[in-house]
Amino acid sequence: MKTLQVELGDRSYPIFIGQGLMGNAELVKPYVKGQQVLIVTNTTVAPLYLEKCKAAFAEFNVKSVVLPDGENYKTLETLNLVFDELIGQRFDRSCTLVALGGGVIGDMTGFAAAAFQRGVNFIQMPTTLLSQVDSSVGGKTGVNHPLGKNMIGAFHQPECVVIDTETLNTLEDRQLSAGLAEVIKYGLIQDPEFFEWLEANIEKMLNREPEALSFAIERSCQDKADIVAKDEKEAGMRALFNLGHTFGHAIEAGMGYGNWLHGEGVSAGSMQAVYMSKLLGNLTQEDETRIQALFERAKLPVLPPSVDEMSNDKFLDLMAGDKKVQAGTVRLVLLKSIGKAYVTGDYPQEFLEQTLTNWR
Ligand SMILES: NC(=O)c1ccc[n+]([C@@H]2O[C@H](COP(=O)([O-])OP(=O)(O)OC[C@H]3O[C@@H](n4cnc5c(N)ncnc54)[C@H](O)[C@@H]3O)[C@@H](O)[C@H]2O)c1
Ligand SMILES: O=C(O)C(=O)C[C@@H](O)[C@H](O)[C@H](O)COP(=O)(O)O
Ligand SMILES: [Zn+2]
Repeated sequence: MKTLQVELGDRSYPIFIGQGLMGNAELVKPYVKGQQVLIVTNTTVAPLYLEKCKAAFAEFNVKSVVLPDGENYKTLETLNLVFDELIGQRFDRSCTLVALGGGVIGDMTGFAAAAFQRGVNFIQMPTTLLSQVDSSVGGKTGVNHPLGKNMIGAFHQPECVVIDTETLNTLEDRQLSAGLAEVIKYGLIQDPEFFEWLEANIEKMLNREPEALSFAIERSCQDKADIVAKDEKEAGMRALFNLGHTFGHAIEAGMGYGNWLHGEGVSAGSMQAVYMSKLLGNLTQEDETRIQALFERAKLPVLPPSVDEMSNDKFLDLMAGDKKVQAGTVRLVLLKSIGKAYVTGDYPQEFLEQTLTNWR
């Protein structure tokens, strides 16, 4: 088992990474406050892992709630099912929630924990590659609104993150690829060495070779933890994790939540950011080809929906609601080079329009 630490003063927490960690009662015990534990999961993950997860909390009063599965259920309405359980079963302020599932379950459980009685503890047990490399770390929690992704939420850090890499054995190939989009993102924004490692090892990851997956999960979590420690609430550099997301979130909302996976939106959206970075003279054609090749090898889409499926006006309208917008300016994460990203609202509008028109 490998242990990393997210350094946030008295709210610092460990990330445990290893095979078969899910049922480990001794590992999680120190992070359970009080006696009441509510495991939040969904209809896909429950039959696979709920009993195993429950076993780790057997010495507590453990209950569970099973939500419908899917990005289209990441809503305030679904969140009420968690509050119904917490309030109906008389959970008190000293309870602990456990998020057992992918990023949707993690984001919703974290938000429920942030809001229930103005804040209770929670533990992240991520079971998808995407949630293991990204969403379980850093404390961004929330739900979607029809007009925008993650529009309603809170920063609320977990007590610990338990990454059982064995859970990846049951994950569908398309979901594994979606997770790779966020992995590649770390290489692009801040870690050129990792980008090169991915170029050499991406097929090993698709083949689920345990050493390759473990290395990439550890490196991703470390890269994320480093920036979160410096900028917990996205006052500055944390926004770099949004590479491809202003475009990608527009794709997810515009095409109907769940039709494009989050990671697929990030992949196509990152290529839109790459194209625009090339228009600005930051990246060369060779860089663009190299980045595109890696996303394609990871079996991810590199082009956004066609103009017929999603017009430029629809893109621009959805992008105008992005959380990074300042005084009406859509700020984008762009690349200076492979491994170096920056946030800017200072670009010619026609470059954005050319990107939306030409990179299709
Ligand atoms: N909070 C953050 O920092 C952050 C970061 C990145 C993404 N996100 C959010 O995360 C969400 C995407 O997360 P995701 O990609 O994990 O999607 P997801 O949670 O929808 O999970 C993908 C699918 O895999 C299933 N699944 C989960 N674990 C499984 C397993 N071990 N075996 C088989 N099936 C399994 C799920 O039930 C679901 O059908 C989006 O809502 C995105 O906005 C949040
Ligand atoms: O942790 C962060 O910060 C991120 O931006 C990680 C992203 O991968 C993630 O999709 C996040 O939810 C997007 O942030 P948002 O603030 O645009 O919703
Ligand atoms: Zn993301």
